Amino acid sequence: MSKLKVGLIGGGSWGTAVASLIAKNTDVSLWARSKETVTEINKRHTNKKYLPDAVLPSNLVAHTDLRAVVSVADVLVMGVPSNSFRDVLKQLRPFVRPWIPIISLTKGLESGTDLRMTEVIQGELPGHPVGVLTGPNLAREIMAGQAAASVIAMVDDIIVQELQKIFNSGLFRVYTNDDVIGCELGGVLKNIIAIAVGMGIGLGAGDNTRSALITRGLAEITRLGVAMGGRAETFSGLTGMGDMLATCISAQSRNHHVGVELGKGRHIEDIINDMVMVAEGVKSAPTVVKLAARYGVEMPIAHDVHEVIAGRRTAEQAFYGLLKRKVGAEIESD
Ligand SMILES: NC(=O)C1=CN([C@@H]2O[C@H](COP(=O)(O)OP(=O)(O)OC[C@H]3O[C@@H](n4cnc5c(N)ncnc54)[C@H](OP(=O)(O)O)[C@@H]3O)[C@@H](O)[C@H]2O)C=CC1
Ligand SMILES: O=C(CO)COP(=O)(O)O
Repeated sequence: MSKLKVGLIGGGSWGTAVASLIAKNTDVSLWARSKETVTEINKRHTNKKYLPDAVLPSNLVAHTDLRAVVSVADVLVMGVPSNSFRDVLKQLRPFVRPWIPIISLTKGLESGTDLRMTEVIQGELPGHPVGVLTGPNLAREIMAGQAAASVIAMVDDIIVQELQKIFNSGLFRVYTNDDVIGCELGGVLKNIIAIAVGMGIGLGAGDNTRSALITRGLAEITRLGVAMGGRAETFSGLTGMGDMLATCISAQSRNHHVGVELGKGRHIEDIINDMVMVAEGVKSAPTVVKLAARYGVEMPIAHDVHEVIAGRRTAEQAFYGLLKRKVGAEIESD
């Protein structure tokens, strides 16, 4: 057992799943804003709203009091969605101990500033080592005891090895990577491609089409990721291609689900209103299109997903529009 005390911020599906994984290795306290969630975790060891079939470890303790979790934490893990990330950081900032590492689980960008979550952390809590835990990790599957692999990405190679030990356990294999930008962007950008693949499925497209979208999608997210400072090889790894595959093929993925429903012709507001959980790709699509323009990178799939979400095109129009694009060389030369 590690001696580090971990504070996990966020009681949704992934925050609860990661807290359950950490509980195998060390002390972890989870903060959730909902009193019902906290009571249910502590008394019944379940979180039915987000993980209906899971039994949580009995040593996982939850609180509604942010100070109680943050003020004793040696490591903070942030598991709230991107649209509340900065707000929650501001709330917890007065209680954070100096220099402790802060790890993001969040796969979104801040709208307005276009920042990655590790950049938001660095802005609100300068001086703290930051990192991300990311990879092909569908929460419900992990809670069902299925094996999975993930990546902890940090610049500091000593701290990352200590933190690897608190996340890694028998069936959850955690690798390290020092390419924070590439790993973080892989987790964000694949969501939009998963919406596109879902749209294809909703429209009745076949497996060849799905494969083409995933592969061309990987090419375009790699182009943007590299332009923003990530390494190309990171996008061929767990946090790039790995997460793309899980999210694009799994019916458990919320982004994939949004795409399927858009493909069936439903309106984005109706789809989101029917969902309990977050689909980060919907919120980050406009930011990604903006970043693609800023960095001069072509992202036709992301562009069309954004058009459909914004209600300017139907999924069918977008899909057939992609097929009419001029075909060029598969691999671009520099
Ligand atoms: N689920 C998964 O399989 C994976 C998710 N992720 C990423 O993890 C992040 C979190 O997603 P996930 O756990 O799935 O989301 P969920 O939709 O399952 O849960 C969201 C959680 O965030 C809480 N929350 C929302 N707004 C606030 C706020 N303003 N203050 C405090 N708490 C808030 C919700 O609380 P309340 O219940 O009170 O509304 C809820 O506990 C996302 O960026 C997602 O992309 C990454 C890997 C896997
Ligand atoms: O990031 C995920 C799997 O790695 C979860 O994807 P969704 O948010 O689409 O469910």
